[in-house]
Amino acid sequence: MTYDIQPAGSHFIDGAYVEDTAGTPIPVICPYSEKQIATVHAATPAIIEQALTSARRAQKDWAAMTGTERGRVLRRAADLMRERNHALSVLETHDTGKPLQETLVADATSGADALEYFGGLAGALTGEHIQLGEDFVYTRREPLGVCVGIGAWNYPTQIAAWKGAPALACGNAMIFKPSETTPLCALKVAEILHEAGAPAGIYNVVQGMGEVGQALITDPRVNKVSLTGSVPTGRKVYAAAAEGIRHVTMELGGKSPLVIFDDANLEDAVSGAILGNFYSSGQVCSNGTRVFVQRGIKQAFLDRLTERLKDVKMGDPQDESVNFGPMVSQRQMEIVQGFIAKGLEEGARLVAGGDRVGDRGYFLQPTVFADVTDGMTIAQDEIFGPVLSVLDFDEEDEVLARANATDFGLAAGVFTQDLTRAHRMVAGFEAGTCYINTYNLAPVEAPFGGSKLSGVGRENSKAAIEHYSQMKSVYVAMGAVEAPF
Ligand SMILES: NC(=O)C1=CN([C@@H]2O[C@H](COP(=O)(O)OP(=O)(O)OC[C@H]3O[C@@H](n4cnc5c(N)ncnc54)[C@H](O)[C@@H]3O)[C@@H](O)[C@H]2O)C=CC1
Repeated sequence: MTYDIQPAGSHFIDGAYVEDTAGTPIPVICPYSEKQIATVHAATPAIIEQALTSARRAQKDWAAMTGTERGRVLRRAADLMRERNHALSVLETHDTGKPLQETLVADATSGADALEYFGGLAGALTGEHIQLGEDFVYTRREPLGVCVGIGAWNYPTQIAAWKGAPALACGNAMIFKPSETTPLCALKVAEILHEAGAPAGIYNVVQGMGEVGQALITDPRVNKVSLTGSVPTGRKVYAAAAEGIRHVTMELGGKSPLVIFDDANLEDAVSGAILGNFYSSGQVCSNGTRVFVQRGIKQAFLDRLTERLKDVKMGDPQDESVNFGPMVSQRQMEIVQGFIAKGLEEGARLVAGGDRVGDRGYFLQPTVFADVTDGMTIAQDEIFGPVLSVLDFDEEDEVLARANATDFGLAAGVFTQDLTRAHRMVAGFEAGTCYINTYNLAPVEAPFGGSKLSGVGRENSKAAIEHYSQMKSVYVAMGAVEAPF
């Protein structure tokens, strides 16, 4: 099967596509052709109201089903997603510009993993029994209610599923607002869930910019918000959620360290640096963009890295042999070009790349800077593009302190053959996800999330259940009630 690029309606509400052309038009631009390939409209107040009303209504019945019944729907949706992986990947490649080679293995498949995993857990969600002499307490694990998910543009299918799967497993309804830059794929996730048997209204998708997100998260009928986005947006969304004391999960940005000791397997370390900087053209939140290389292997590392960059193949991202796509948008390309200029201006040594490629498609060369120092802008700010900075170091204590000298705390990695040093390093890293001798894997079975400014809460794994459900304690007295008078 193939999907039409232009969706049947901008929004998916109450089990069907809906449209309201009174909303601001949002052009969908293909990052390769730079052509407009579809148009959706931002949700109007009437659309937002429809989404909230239907989610609220649907949630009660969904929560009343058994976990096994809910899980069956999610697992069916996982199967449909895998069957349609190719069509979903083609669509996501149109939307994001990421090479089909990547979207085929890392987007809908990862979304399907989440649906399958949480589908399996749904029937196993329980409270506990606490005996207190003859009396006892039992706890009920209950859903939060209506959850709002707000997505970034780099993994639109995956994010829509990663938020939807645990929310639905716990008996919540979800209203998902994709990024206005990549609005297409979440609609397919909604369609698939509906086809798999999710009741109308349990997973709605509405389009729009920040205002639509704000309108959703400030509505008193909303109980939780989960955002994947930048730190500045996280601050606004967290503050708005605080007004109503709503539950939050914040998956925000990063500036993660990747530390390579001179005893590391060089080839693996270079592979880790490539995965942590150039996959998805560098548009990955957990990227290890500050690559600390111990002085003894610095030159060998740079030589091998630049050698391997010769295998980069840019071109039409729908061509499966292409392994490096354009940036998601002209704006993102210009932001990254600004950082490259800043790196040069502040004295970093350009070892590879640095330029735009061609005049069609938002392609930037994979870029490597050496001799980067801690204070440089490219070593401090999240770039969200294919820019790798190599920083030199000598000692373990020194590099750990420098690795942690950032307000972010999403991820961190270490390459070394010394087992005890690897574990010492990860114990010392101030980050939510750490890697030893690899980088950037995010299996659904493992918690994923940040510390410090990179966020609160965890996605995936059993940990996500705590963020989409709440415990009710029930005290049961077996004897007479004692009172002072
Ligand atoms: N920690 C994680 O899991 C991930 C984090 N990210 C982070 O996301 C950022 C890149 O994505 P962008 O889409 O550019 O982020 P962004 O912060 O500009 O937008 C994220 C989403 O928030 C919405 N939004 C913006 N203002 C809002 C407001 N006031 N109220 C409610 N919603 C609002 C946007 O419409 C969009 O859907 C990077 O900083 C990256 O590190 C990206 C992927 C994964």
